[in-house]
Amino acid sequence: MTAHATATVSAQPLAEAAKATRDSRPLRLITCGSVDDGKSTLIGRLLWDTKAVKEDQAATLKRDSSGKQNDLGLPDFALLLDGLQAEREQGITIDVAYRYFSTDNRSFIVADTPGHEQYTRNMATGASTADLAVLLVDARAGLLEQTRRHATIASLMGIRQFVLAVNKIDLTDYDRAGFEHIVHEFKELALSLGVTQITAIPMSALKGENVVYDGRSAMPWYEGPTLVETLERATVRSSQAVGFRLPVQRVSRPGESFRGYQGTVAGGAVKPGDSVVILPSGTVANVKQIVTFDLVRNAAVAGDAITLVLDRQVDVSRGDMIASIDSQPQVGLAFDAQIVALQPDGIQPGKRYWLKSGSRRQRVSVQPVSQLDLKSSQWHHAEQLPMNAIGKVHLTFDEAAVFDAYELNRSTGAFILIDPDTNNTIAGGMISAKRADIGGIRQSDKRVILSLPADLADQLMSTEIFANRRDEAEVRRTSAGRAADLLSELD
Ligand SMILES: Nc1nc2c(ncn2[C@@H]2O[C@H](COP(=O)(O)OP(=O)(O)OP(=O)(O)O)[C@@H](O)[C@H]2O)c(=O)[nH]1
Repeated sequence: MTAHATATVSAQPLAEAAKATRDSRPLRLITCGSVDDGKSTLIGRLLWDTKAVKEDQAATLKRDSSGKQNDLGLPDFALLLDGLQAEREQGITIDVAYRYFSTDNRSFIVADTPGHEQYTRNMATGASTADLAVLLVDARAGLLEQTRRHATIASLMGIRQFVLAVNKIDLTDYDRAGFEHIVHEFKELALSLGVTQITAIPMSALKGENVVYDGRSAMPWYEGPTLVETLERATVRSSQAVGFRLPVQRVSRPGESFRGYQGTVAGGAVKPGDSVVILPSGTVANVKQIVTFDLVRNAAVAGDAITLVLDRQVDVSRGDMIASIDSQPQVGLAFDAQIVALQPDGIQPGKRYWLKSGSRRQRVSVQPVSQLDLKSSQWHHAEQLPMNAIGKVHLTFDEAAVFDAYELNRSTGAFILIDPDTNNTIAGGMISAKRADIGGIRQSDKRVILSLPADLADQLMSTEIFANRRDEAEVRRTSAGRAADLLSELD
């Protein structure tokens, strides 16, 4: 070993290490709303007032907007995003543009997605990584269908913090009653979506009131925070809610004596000595060493790219998940999920696709169950899902799949579906729950086929229940399934 390889990073207590990682991460937000509500102007204003705009861009802005002054004689902040517009017009390769800005207290990444209905999928993409959604509403128009659609998608993608930005308040003469009416309407919608963390702010993006600087002189009746104050206080979604997760990207075997499992920690934290389970096989081991680049580490947390060395020889392959033993993800053959259809063909019922989640890729059949009607926020029965539709589906796998619910871990709970014929990504999805009612059971003619891990299969075959029902059931040894569910089905 080299001197480097033996160096040990000074041990921070695990909780502190995790906190440090969380706090240093920027807040990710998405802006959404209907066309012309002022999204570009707001992002431009945020960049401008937090001095994220470089001098040369500022000069261009002043020059370009001088020809097309608005009646307030202010620069057209939306011009800052012109480059982005051009990229969008070229095609759909750039789906979401990310902008960066910071204050003394925090840094931010804002996902800017187009407002038109046909771009629902882009909005969903932006929302999938966001901690908070800023929903823009034109103070004169109130909540529109597109506003409702965006709020619904953002909540489906797991966003729990919303800022309701009632923009263009200057055009209503800073009318307090109008503002409160919109807030009331939005709270009703939010209630139906299960969203409770809402900050409503009357704002003029154009004049910069209640964005970075307060708008007290124009609206003395509003005593709440500005947009930036709200963003500074918002919480970053952490992937610490569940235990340690390491989707294995590569098995490293540089020499006879060393075998390490490489990947990026997708949740929780790990330290040497921790007990882990390798899924789907269920093999148990202890962590011997954590290595990053050329350092041996005392701990690793979500986001760290590591090589994990275990204390015994075990069978681990690319696509497996190494997880903490006391907080395990779900392993099963059937899951419920919500998906956003991304391609013109939509989702065909019963068609078999490739599902990719982290480094794992496996065969799945997808059965649409219902589709969200974005006008009414109701779910309706559906057997097909057209492009841009948001639907609930049943996923059925040939081999055991390993997931967390998206609500608990956005990385191990998310996936994409790939059409095996075209190799196109046809949907993005989120796992809602494992389907216990199917488990590893299939019906074939009159016989029930149970797919079980080898040890459980043997256990089941030696029981009395099975002896009495041998003609009705067949047991196959696989690495899948859960004994409790299956036994209760058979009982
Ligand atoms: N008076 C006033 N006008 C505003 C305000 N915010 C935006 N505008 C104007 O509203 C118009 C639309 O603003 P944009 O920022 O382009 O709206 P958008 O939502 O980004 O629109 P798309 O890019 O088409 O989705 C522009 O003429 C802006 O100058 C505001 O707070 N007050």
